Amino acid sequence: MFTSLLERRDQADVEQLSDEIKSALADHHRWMHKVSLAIAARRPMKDRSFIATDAHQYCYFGQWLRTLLADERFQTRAFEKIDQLHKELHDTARVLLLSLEQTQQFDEAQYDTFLKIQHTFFNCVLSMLEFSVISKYQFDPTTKLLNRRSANMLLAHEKVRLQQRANHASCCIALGDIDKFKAVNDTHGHDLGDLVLEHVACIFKATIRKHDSVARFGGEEFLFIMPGLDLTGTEKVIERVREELASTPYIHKGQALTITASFGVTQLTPDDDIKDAVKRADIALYTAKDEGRNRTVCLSATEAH
Ligand SMILES: Nc1nc2c(ncn2[C@@H]2O[C@H](COP(=O)(O)OP(=O)(O)OP(=O)(O)O)[C@@H](O)[C@H]2O)c(=O)[nH]1
Repeated sequence: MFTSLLERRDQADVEQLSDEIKSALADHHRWMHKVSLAIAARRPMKDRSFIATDAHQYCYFGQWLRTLLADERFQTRAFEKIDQLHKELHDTARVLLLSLEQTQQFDEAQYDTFLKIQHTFFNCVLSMLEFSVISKYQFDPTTKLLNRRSANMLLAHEKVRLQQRANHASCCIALGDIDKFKAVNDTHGHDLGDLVLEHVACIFKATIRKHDSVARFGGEEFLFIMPGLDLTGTEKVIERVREELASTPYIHKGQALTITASFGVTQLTPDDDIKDAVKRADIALYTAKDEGRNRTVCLSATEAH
């Protein structure tokens, strides 16, 4: 049900998500415990919030889920399904508890439905937990961008899409590398170097289009994946990224540090070995470095052959 954050190609702050899921689930287990005891003992619930029409909104899990769903990064079908199951679970519990209270009758079929919903709900929350744990390993901790492994997965995914759509699809990639980054580290220290990496990542992410992705591919190297764009279109976007970086200095102790980067652009073709496409982008990047840095060089798949 949950695949990964890669689908949205966005860095989500999932660091706390697993802990939050565990405490919300523990709270729901306590709720389940009380409901089960009341049913087994055939006695009315003292806490009337259990049988309120909107009981699902009163419980801790429901309140937590509502906060989560207010964040658009989590407005996916999978999270909405949990919301729906959670409501069904409370609604079924309410019917059971009310029927016990009013008629002292135990409805076995209704109880069976309740247990089934509880089972599905629990499994979905477990998937959400698994998703949150996996998601932690998709991002680079310094820049919060997708990491190299995620970038390779995305490339493989784009290649399959290209193969499926035959003539109508295109996808380009670009490798970007910060210019003279060693000098930044040597002059200002490694910690400042890390802050510059964050600054660069932030500008890259803010400047690309919604459907593009950028990953930290290596030390001071970044990979852009631009589905639906040809070489000329990609060059335009990357030039915008390059100019934005060059014109947005990093401010350190009141001093403006101008950071630039060089870029190599190429297409990803359906027949490409992904490593070959990245290598082509790397060749273009090193041409950009040779030609004086702070520039973009394109190398098409046909030119490279
Ligand atoms: N602060 C910091 N530095 C890093 C990190 N990863 C790689 N580097 C540094 O990035 C620098 C890369 O230097 P070089 O490969 O010589 O390239 P450059 O100085 O950027 O020069 P050009 O690429 O030729 O413009 C090295 O000093 C690495 O130590 C990191 O995570 N944090």
